[in-house]
Amino acid sequence: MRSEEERTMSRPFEGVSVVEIAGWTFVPAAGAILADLGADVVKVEPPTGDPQRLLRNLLNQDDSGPNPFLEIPNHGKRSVTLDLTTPAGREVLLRLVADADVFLTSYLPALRARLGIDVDDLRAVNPRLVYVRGSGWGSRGPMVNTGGYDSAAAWCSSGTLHKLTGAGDDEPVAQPAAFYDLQGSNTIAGAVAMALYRRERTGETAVVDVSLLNTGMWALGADIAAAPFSGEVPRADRRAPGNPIANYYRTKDGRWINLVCLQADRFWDELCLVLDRPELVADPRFLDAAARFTHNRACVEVLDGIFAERTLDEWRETLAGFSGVWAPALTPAEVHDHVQVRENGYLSELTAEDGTPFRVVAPPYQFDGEPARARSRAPELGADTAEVLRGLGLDAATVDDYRAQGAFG
Ligand SMILES: CC(C)(COP(=O)(O)OP(=O)(O)OC[C@H]1O[C@@H](n2cnc3c(N)ncnc32)[C@H](O)[C@@H]1OP(=O)(O)O)[C@@H](O)C(=O)NCCC(=O)NCCSC(=O)C(=O)O
Repeated sequence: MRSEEERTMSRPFEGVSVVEIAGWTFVPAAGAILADLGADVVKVEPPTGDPQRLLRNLLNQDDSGPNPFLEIPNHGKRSVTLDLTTPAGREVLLRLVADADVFLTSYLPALRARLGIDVDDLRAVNPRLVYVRGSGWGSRGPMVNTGGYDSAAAWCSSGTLHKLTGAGDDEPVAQPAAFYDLQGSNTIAGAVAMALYRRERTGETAVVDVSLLNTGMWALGADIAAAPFSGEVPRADRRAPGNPIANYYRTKDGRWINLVCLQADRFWDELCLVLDRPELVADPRFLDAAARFTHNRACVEVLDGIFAERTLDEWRETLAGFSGVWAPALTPAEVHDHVQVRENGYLSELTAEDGTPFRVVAPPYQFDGEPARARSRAPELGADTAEVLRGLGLDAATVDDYRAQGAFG
């Protein structure tokens, strides 16, 4: 086991300095990934704070304890407040950016122009800056200044919601909180690594654009590519012709199990024996994958009956030695206790201000066998303003002067 110091040295973004002017989840969560992987991330917030700070009650939580919706995108950073509508605030920002490697923003072009934080404004003080813009709808076209949240720009506009809900009488499926924001943040983090790698090799820096629309489309890419050929596909019916052992079955206690035996002929006989239904092996309707495809409805109904006989815990025991792949549909709360989550360090432990321990998900990559760990909880609004300014070499008198000019709001 390596020492804490050696581990710190090996984090891939160690020594990389990031300035973030971004709100909500999508772009800030990219900053959190970079911080977990070693970067120094300074979050520049308006004096009123990132609006995400006010979002707590989705969980019906009161105002105490950790705020997971703030922590996921903001842990591990330092916070500085700057009023960028004042010349003094902008001047401090330019000092910050002059030393940075990467700039992350979720602000749209009109606002970036108004606040003077566009590519050219910042490149004027730092030509090597990697400039990353997150948007709802892309960096070109009539919607460049249209606001976008992940439900509208990614979940709905990528076809995902329609794919899950269909066009009938069903109500929309509830979208997991910030689902595509978090996918997109991961994309941004990867793009930052690519941009820095290019800069390192060639000296050329980059402007990186990542949109929520493209992020959602990438995730739904197989369906989107197939759509011109398959036409309007109704919501998946698990009884329609298909492979019955790549399907979902409900247990006696109302839980769902996913069987995913894609090479069906390899697993069918074994499954019948594990399920204690040897007579199914010789059933002429189910003899091979082709027969089961045709008789999928009958086969699903037989398996529905079998899975309904036992609880999930009983199925865990029964299927323990089965060589095909299967998994229960876990609740998000159960994910905390998954043995692989624990063993692989996929959750980072933090402590809220009131002492409550809580966990945030680690970025989905590990280097040299070490999980990336969150280093600190999300900063209080502006908590690090003085420290960051000292780091820029500003003396107390200069800081007071900036304060008097309204730089910090
Ligand atoms: C999210 C947005 C729709 C939010 O747009 P807006 O409502 O216009 O809010 P903004 O944050 O852009 O700006 C609000 C106001 O704050 C002011 N403002 C902001 N920062 C500063 C600073 N530092 N100093 C002074 N003033 C500031 C700004 O001038 C505006 O003033 P006034 O004009 O005077 O009010 C858009 O930023 C967007 O589409 N971004 C790209 C995609 C994205 O990141 N979407 C969120 C995904 S997260 C998500 O979906 C989720 O978490 O859920």
